[in-house]
Amino acid sequence: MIVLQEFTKYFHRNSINEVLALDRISLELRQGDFVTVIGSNGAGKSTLLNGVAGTFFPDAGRLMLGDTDITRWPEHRRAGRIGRVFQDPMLGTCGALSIEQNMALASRRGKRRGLGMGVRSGSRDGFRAQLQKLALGLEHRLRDKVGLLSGGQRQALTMLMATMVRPEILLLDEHTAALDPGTARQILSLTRRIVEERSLTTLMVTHNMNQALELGNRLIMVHRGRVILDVRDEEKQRLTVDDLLARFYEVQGEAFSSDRMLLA
Ligand SMILES: Nc1ncnc2c1ncn2[C@@H]1O[C@H](COP(=O)(O)OP(=O)(O)OP(=O)(O)O)[C@@H](O)[C@H]1O
Repeated sequence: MIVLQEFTKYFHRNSINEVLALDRISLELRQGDFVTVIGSNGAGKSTLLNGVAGTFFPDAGRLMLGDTDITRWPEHRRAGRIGRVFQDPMLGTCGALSIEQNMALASRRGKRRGLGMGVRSGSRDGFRAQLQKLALGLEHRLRDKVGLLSGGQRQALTMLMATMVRPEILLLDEHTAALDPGTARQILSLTRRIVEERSLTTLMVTHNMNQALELGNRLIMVHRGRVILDVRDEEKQRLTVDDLLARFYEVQGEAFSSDRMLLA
């Protein structure tokens, strides 16, 4: 279980450029919750994921992972417990290393010892078996440099690597947005399979409302650093893209009128 309590983040605090990116967010993710996160540009979605990953410490509030308060844990200390996939396929893997070296590093994520990139022959069979499940032929290319792979292949490998050490939470930040539609669909079905098979607690940011409705058991909408919609299970299944668009327009209208009031 992961719990955010009144989690708050400002950028450029006490300056003319101050932004309240997360405004006292309280959110409780149950074990196995697969939450899709939507919201307009600048709503605070990536900041939410960065806050959980530990890219920064919040200005106020707490973050609990199970029974542990990790609010002040630096990013590297959380790494063994959190998996992350970014929009850019280049970010999750090292292009200069081979597929098996990347996987060896991922399999040791969060462990203190043995950070070398040597690959034990025993591990190699396991890597091959995992790659086979991707059905991309990568199991025959263990020694190829990852830099030679396509964006989609690289993102599939990143998904695998982010979940090799079972993460207590998986963070997916628009991880299919840079891919062509066909490849994006493949990565999404891989995502669904990995998350469901292993019952991973997941936060997935997407701008694609169909994706947000199709995947996961729960959906949240973020607006101006706050969660303004939080639906799960049957209620989520009943939602349509039109419902979501209506909610978007409603809050944007509200934002617009409050801006006008401020400017008046
Ligand atoms: N490092 C930073 N320094 C200053 N301001 C930042 C920083 N990161 C984010 N912000 C601001 O915080 C707010 C939330 O940004 P965030 O990137 O979380 O939005 P988002 O919902 O992910 O948007 P998008 O869909 O456009 O990626 C925005 O106003 C943004 O400009």
